[in-house]
Amino acid sequence: MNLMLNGHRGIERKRSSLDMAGSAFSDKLVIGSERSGGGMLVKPYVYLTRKMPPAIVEKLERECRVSMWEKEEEPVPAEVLAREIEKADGIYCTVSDPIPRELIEKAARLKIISTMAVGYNNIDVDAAAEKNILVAHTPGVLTETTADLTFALLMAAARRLPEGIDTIRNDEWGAWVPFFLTGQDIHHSRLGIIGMGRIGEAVARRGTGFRMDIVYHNRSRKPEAERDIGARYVELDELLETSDFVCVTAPYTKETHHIIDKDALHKMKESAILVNSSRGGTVDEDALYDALKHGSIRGAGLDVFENEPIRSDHPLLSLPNVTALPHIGSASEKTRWKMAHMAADHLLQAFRGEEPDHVVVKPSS
Ligand SMILES: NC(=O)C1=CN([C@@H]2O[C@H](COP(=O)(O)OP(=O)(O)OC[C@H]3O[C@@H](n4cnc5c(N)ncnc54)[C@H](OP(=O)(O)O)[C@@H]3O)[C@@H](O)[C@H]2O)C=CC1
Ligand SMILES: O=CC(=O)O
Repeated sequence: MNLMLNGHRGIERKRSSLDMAGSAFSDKLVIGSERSGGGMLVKPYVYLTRKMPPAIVEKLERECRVSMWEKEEEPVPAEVLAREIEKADGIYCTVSDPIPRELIEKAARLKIISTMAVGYNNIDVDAAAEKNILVAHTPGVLTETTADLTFALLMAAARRLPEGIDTIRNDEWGAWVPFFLTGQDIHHSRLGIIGMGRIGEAVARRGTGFRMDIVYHNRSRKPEAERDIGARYVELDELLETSDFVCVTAPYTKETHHIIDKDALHKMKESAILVNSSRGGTVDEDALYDALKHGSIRGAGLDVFENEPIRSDHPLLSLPNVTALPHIGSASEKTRWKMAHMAADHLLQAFRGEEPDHVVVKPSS
């Protein structure tokens, strides 16, 4: 770590070259190194909420002072993050770091929160905007990887892979039984996507390879998806009532909170499988437990949960028809590196006075 430079870099209000080009980012805070009282050039201070590999830390250290939460086995405690947010110019965080209004209000000089994720529901973006703090995220680079995992979950739940694996591990594989571990066909079935965005579309594209009939529900229609994938827009009720696989790939918002609730589950076919790779909060887990337990739907493939990490005594894990994963949608090595670099680049761009490539909230003044 570069701890040789002390003092703090400040904020300059000036027009950048981007402004000259008429960018929407004009007349925004431009952050750069400043001289301390002693005339020494002082770098911006960045706090990383996770232990990141040397390549990422070194990249940041070329232009910033960096410190990070070093304990890999536990997330940064809220009180540590609160202390750091008070003095940091930039925060590098992940999906599982809650950054609520109370924390953001403590920030004295914070200019950017850069999350190594596309979803940013853990960050109070309104509070950040009010304080002129940028929020940047990592869309696109994880789309195909997350779609792969979502489809893997769909297939595993449909064809009961966890039960098959357990059967062998538990030495329970006996005589060939005609209807042993029979699951649901994927090919030529109907896939209903709730949230036909980047990931939803990539999942749907995989479905076309299995000759699935694709329907989707968004707040607005996606003509490109309809044209390119042959997806058909339907109202939510029709999607729920007719799909063999209901796949949630919408972001977690006030509107999508428990979009899959008791009523929604009741509308689904008894043979249907729910796949959730968005955020746990989109599904009412108590209602899902009841629906799975009493056979009102057939199964569920879940990469995300309302309170992560879940423990082995979580009620859903007691059900054989649940395929559960520990939020690993984007977890391929290549993709995680791309996300890690992108999140670091966003910080550096902001400190150089450039607009970060993927900003969630642009400062209003
Ligand atoms: N499991 C994992 O590891 C990962 C999970 N994710 C999750 O996936 C989410 C989606 O990512 P991504 O595809 O890149 O995001 P996008 O913004 O590209 O897509 C989200 C889609 O959801 C739609 N949507 C928003 N609100 C609603 C609503 N109320 N009802 C129906 N549809 C809605 C949007 O369309 P419209 O505005 O027209 O409604 C949009 O098309 C992320 O927010 C994140 O939570 C992402 C990566 C990895
Ligand atoms: O859950 C992961 C994300 O990138 O969002």
